[in-house]
Amino acid sequence: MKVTESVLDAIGDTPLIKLRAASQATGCAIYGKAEFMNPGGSVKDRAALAIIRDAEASGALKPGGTIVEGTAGNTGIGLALVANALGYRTVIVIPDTQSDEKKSMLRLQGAELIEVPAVPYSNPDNYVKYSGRLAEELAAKGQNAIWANQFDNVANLRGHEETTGPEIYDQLGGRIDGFICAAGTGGTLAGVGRALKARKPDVKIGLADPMGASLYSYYKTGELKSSGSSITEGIGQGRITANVALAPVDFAYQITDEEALPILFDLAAREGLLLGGSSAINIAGAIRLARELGPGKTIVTILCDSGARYASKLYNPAFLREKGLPLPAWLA
Ligand SMILES: Cc1ncc(COP(=O)(O)O)c(C=O)c1O
Repeated sequence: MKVTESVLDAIGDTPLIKLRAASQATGCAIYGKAEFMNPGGSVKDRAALAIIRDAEASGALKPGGTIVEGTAGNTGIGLALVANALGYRTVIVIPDTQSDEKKSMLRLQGAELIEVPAVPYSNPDNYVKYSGRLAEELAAKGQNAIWANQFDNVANLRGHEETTGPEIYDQLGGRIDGFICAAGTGGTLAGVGRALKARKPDVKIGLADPMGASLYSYYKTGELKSSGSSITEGIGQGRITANVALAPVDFAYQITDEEALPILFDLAAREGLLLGGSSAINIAGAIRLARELGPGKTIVTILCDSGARYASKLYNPAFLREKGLPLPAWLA
């Protein structure tokens, strides 16, 4: 194990874990990149670090400055972690539908938390637009404040293009046939997709889209249309963000919670992997891509964060019953 000078050097270099049941069911080798092992507990530590380093390099963020962001939680946790380590302040705007576990974590980290109603992007009070306005207001008052703007700031995808993607390629010695994940900002999908295609042009990149998101329809028909909903958090995009626009997508699949959740509960019970809901959509997508490409292939997806972050929702029988969703056998 490496010895590091700072927690920031502990971001990345995560293991690839073979997903046994998914691999056996498809005759492929399906691996999950264990991003829940990052210090802030999610894949978003990488984006947070990349965005802050980019803002420092451009001169936009000066010592002691404030980072403002609208986030479903994990990016905020990553930003607060990096900001605390480097002497910045964080102000996080979060939709009130996100899990209490993520909000508590942000408070523990000393981030200033502003909870807003979960309204669509078209509404001016949407958390993303709210955070952009707030950053502008603080800057207008002469405060040294920047907007991280993870959705349309391509420093996000560059972070994955420079770290996550090359790590996956090197860990497998180039023996990779497909990569798939869901999109929140699209940073992971675009960054990893670009890094892999640059190293191996025939690698196939897939999008796993939850219900309620519009990207599946976009890749299939060119139109942004959505139907249904999902209890997953941090994923499900309704517009072409600057990061999504650069994603080299070959295949797109629409995944329901009913399809994904049993896979998640089975992984917890039989493979010791307690994961969050976006990982479930990703793994269901990896199984679809494996079936598309045929047996003998190697497919990678992202294990974005831990189930511990959703004990009150995804692993709460009362919540699942209320939503009419399948329960894990050991909680039924
Ligand atoms: C739990 C979780 N999974 C997946 C994602 C999506 O990652 P990206 O923003 O790189 O598309 C996020 C983003 O916030 C997240 O919080």
